[in-house]
Amino acid sequence: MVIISIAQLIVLPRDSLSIISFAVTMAVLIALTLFAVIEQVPKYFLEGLVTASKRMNHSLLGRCIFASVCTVILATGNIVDTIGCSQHYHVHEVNCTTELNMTDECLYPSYFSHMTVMVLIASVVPIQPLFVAKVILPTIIVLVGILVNVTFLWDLLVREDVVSHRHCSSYTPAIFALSSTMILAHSGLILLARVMEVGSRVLFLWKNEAEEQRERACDIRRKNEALVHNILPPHVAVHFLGNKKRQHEELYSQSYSEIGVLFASMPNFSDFYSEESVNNQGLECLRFLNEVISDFDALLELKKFQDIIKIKTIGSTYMAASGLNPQTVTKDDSIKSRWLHLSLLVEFAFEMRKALQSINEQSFNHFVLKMGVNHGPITAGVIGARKPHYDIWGNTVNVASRMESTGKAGCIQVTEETSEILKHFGYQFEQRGLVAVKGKGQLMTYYLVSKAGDGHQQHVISEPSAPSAELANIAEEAEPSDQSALLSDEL
Ligand SMILES: Nc1ncnc2c1ncn2[C@@H]1O[C@H](COP(=O)(O)OP(=O)(O)OP(=O)(O)O)[C@@H](O)[C@H]1O
Repeated sequence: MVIISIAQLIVLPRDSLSIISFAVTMAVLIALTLFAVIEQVPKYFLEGLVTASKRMNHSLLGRCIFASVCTVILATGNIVDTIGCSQHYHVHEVNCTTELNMTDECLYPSYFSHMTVMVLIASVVPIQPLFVAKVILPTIIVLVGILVNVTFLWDLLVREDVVSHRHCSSYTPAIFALSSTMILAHSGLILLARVMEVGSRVLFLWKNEAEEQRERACDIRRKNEALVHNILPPHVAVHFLGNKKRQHEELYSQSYSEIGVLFASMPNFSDFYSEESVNNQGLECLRFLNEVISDFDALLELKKFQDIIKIKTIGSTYMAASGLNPQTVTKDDSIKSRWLHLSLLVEFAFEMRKALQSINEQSFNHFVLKMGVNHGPITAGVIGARKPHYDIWGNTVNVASRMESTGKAGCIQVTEETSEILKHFGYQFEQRGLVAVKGKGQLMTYYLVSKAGDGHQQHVISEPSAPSAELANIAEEAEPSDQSALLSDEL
């Protein structure tokens, strides 16, 4: 706009038509440019204008119309200036000796053809308009330019020829030279527009493909993260996903001093499981077990059980632990806050029993849970490069497992130390007696009976107990060392 303004000031006659044409063209172009950029500074403009600007900038047709209107305004301004300029020249005889009369206005009529070429460039360069618009509009501009030259500027161009080629040697008349310039510029620019359009289409396709690939990669990453979060506890998953410098074979392990461990099994499930055609070669039994375990898993989704972590299932045995999340370690040293997670683990055990009870009611089964809980130090770690598995090890885990295996169907068996801690939370126990635990000798154990102050007392032992045949099975399943303890207890 600045260049056009300077050129107009130097070349054009300063009459009212030129000034009005210049002012109107400039005002409209400035208004259109402003309209196009309103979207970038929305707070200074009316909402309707901002919306219209957005709509235009984001639609191909809108951008095409915008660029075409700008081109038409520039071309029209140029034609008006050309006609206005031609009015200032009074035809008189010109020959090789004609001197340039500086009082004449419109001394450089070829300027308008050069200006037409500038308008052509302006109409072709923007990437946005459609190729068709880039061809049709410039063609019309060139045809009109040639027509105006022939109709209004013929004499003026002849005079310019004579004045600039004083010796009258052979030369190409300006009218032809300028028309050829316009046609050649037009052809070259159309070729350039075509190349640019093909380039921008290829770029667009590449951009789309890159975007699709990026989305696919994000999707795969999201799925991988969800998988890792499903396989590993949240704090371990964060460690693996966040630690990019981690060596592939680096072992993750963590020692804990105060952890609760729960084993819960369905002792009569092995009787129920059979591979016969009536239950689709055992598939129905597995479907049932899957339903039970999924219901137990669903309990862990509850907010109050968010610090309980499922370790694994071993057959029909469900293994869980509490106090593993380092973020929930409390600074309060009281027993109640240190072992809150252990009481939640017991709450979880009760909820598991309720869940199984409700499945029993729906499926007319009589499954019961045999559970064991223990607390103490453990070591946790992730084992394996493929199918990595988070597990916990230590004496605490072994004893918790023994509490379950030597326990009674429908009961939660705990060690004496665990019962001492849980008493702080209002749980009441019934002494079971000494139980022989491999590697530990005779351990005094307790059955959890109820929780004091609970609206509905949870009488653990009064839950549906296993039939005597089941107890015999359980006794058979237990290790020899456990069997003596179990049978003496039953007697
Ligand atoms: N991380 C664990 N996951 C599952 N079960 C475990 C885990 N750690 C220990 N156990 C179980 O605890 C029980 C007691 O383990 P312990 O090391 O005392 O004896 P063991 O000699 O390994 O057992 P067994 O006599 O049954 O072979 C075992 O039955 C074992 O399966």
